[in-house]
Amino acid sequence: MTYLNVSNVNKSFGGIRALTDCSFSIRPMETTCVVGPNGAGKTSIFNVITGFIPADTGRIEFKGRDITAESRHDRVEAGIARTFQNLRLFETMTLLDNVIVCLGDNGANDPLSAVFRPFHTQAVLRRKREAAMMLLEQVGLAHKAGDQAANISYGQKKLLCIARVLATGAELLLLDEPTSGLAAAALDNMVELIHALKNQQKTLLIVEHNTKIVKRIADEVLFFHRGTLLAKGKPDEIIANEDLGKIYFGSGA
Ligand SMILES: Nc1ncnc2c1ncn2[C@@H]1O[C@H](COP(=O)(O)OP(=O)(O)OP(=O)(O)O)[C@@H](O)[C@H]1O
Repeated sequence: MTYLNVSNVNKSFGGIRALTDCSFSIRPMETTCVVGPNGAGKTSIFNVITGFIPADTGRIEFKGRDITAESRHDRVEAGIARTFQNLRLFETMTLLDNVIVCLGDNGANDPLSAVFRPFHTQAVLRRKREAAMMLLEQVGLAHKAGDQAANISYGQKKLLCIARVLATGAELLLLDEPTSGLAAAALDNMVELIHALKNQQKTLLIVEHNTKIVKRIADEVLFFHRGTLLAKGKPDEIIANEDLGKIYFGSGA
């Protein structure tokens, strides 16, 4: 059984073809990087896999289950979660609360439960706080748990996004440009975290622009251009390919 299988996906926005007949599969517990120039379709393929936009045609299967028509919520329940290029944090909430809202519900937020089963509700909330703290520790942000998200650095915000995606319990994580905009130290920190996630048997699909980072993290690379999957292979092969290099770095069509 294929882990994630994308078959013949097409997506247009009016006259713009964002994805043309895209087919690929990814293996479990590997890190697959999605690369390609601006407008290649990288975010669109993330959106289609996670249910943020419907494909016009084609099929997405996750662990043998056809999820093509499933809601975003059902896909998260199935084990697929994502981060966004523009982060989408709750800026006025604490880091802890940003993570807690991504944890499963267990009925603790139900007002009837709170009235009729207050001890149960308190116990669930305590467990959620503990779980969220563990995730913040994992990404190196436990010391900031009570700070407002608006008041942490950009690099820390990117780490918080990872804690939030982990809070969903998903096994397949789609990270949209986790290293972009990071200074050297924060970038190394993120690469270490990505390696740690792989060691925890997470499967990672990552949009990454920096070819040096791709070499450090990827088991496999998908190269997109103008909505088409142009090449798939090991990072060294893809990065050393002169034709792809010309497309990527601008001297080719
Ligand atoms: N919601 C939308 N409405 C209209 N066009 C869109 C929409 N989303 C994407 N597109 C178009 O589809 C194409 C692929 O866009 P996409 O964002 O997937 O590319 P990308 O590879 O992620 O680019 P970048 O590296 O710049 O983020 C582009 O031409 C883009 O303008």
